Amino acid sequence: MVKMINDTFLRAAKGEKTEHVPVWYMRQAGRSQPEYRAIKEKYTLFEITHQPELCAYVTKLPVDQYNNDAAILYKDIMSPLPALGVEVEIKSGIGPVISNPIRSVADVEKLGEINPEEDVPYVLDTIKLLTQEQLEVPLIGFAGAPFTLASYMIEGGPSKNYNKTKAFMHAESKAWFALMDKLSEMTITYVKAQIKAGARAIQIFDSWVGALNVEDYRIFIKPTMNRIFSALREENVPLIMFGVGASHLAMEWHDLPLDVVGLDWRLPIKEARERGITKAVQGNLDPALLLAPWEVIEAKAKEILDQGMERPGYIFNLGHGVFPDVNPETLKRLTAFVHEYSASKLSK
Ligand SMILES: Cc1c2[nH]c(c1CCC(=O)O)Cc1[nH]c(c(CCC(=O)O)c1C)Cc1[nH]c(c(CCC(=O)O)c1C)Cc1[nH]c(c(C)c1CCC(=O)O)C2
Repeated sequence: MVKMINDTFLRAAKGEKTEHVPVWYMRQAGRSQPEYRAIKEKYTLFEITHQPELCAYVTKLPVDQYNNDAAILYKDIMSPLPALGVEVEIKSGIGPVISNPIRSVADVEKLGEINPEEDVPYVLDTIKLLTQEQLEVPLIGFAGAPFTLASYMIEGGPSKNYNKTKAFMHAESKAWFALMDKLSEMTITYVKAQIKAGARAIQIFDSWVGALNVEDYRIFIKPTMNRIFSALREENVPLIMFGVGASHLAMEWHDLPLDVVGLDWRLPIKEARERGITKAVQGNLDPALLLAPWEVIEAKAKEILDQGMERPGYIFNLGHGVFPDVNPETLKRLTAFVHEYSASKLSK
């Protein structure tokens, strides 16, 4: 039995009318809350995610404190990679570092497969705990997209320009497509298990794919994304796409069998729709503005809401994740503002 009361987010994701604009924030869990910071003093990210009770608490905290319309599972896009034999460590102040990077076809062939029940039972247990007992809003499951995962696997860690990744993609295209095959298989299996456990929507983070031009996206990425979304579509849950600095790819995403186009702060929602986006949209307050005075935040949020609400199928979010130094009170106030302002406009 899946317990849930507030389905505003799910209806907006399907393009339906809602009484208020639903809101959640990328990286809402595990950033600025003092309760989370105290936990993080004791445990690493992976240690938290391996403890379902604790991980569920961290996931639910922002929903309780901010009154958001959806929860996103606390874990990383790197979480499924150890199952494939990728040796990943999250280094403080750096990010994910991989000690056995992909350099050849042979490295790709060595990658294993994921069996979610065996490899990441704690992820499924956390989802069950949240969705069967604790949450009154939908839980968003997620995965990193193959390009973004491959960028870490090839570079060996975070990168500015993705030079090695792009060179590998062009010079070793057979190995590249073999890697995309493995990562898309993994993504489909992993995401389906999250849905089976109770996730009610899925966001695919292709955070760094904006580094590619449109032609390369069409050749090297789009067929893989098409395969993933086509397979996930059978599950009948809303599918959301997101990437940073990827406005030039927005129409490519729109072509894919998905429900919601996530926008960062670079492209106004009005312009995205003028380009031909008719699907639901999610976004797109610049997360940096959360460090500005409230008057600045409110004015910008209003402007974004006015554009978003011009059509049904709109979800308020940031253009990327919450920064660690944002005051939780600001997020609480922003959620209340989005709810109140949108409810007053939509009831007219
Ligand atoms: C860049 C990076 C990654 N992973 C990590 C980094 C560097 C540090 C950082 O940014 O916090 C490591 C990481 N990831 C996460 C943590 C714990 C929380 C924290 O201290 O920030 C840590 C230390 C949670 C997470 N990491 C992620 C989530 C889920 C997404 C969400 O909550 O919206 C969480 C809880 C997802 C993630 N993880 C990564 C990407 C590209 C994404 C997609 C979203 C994005 O573009 O920011 C890779």
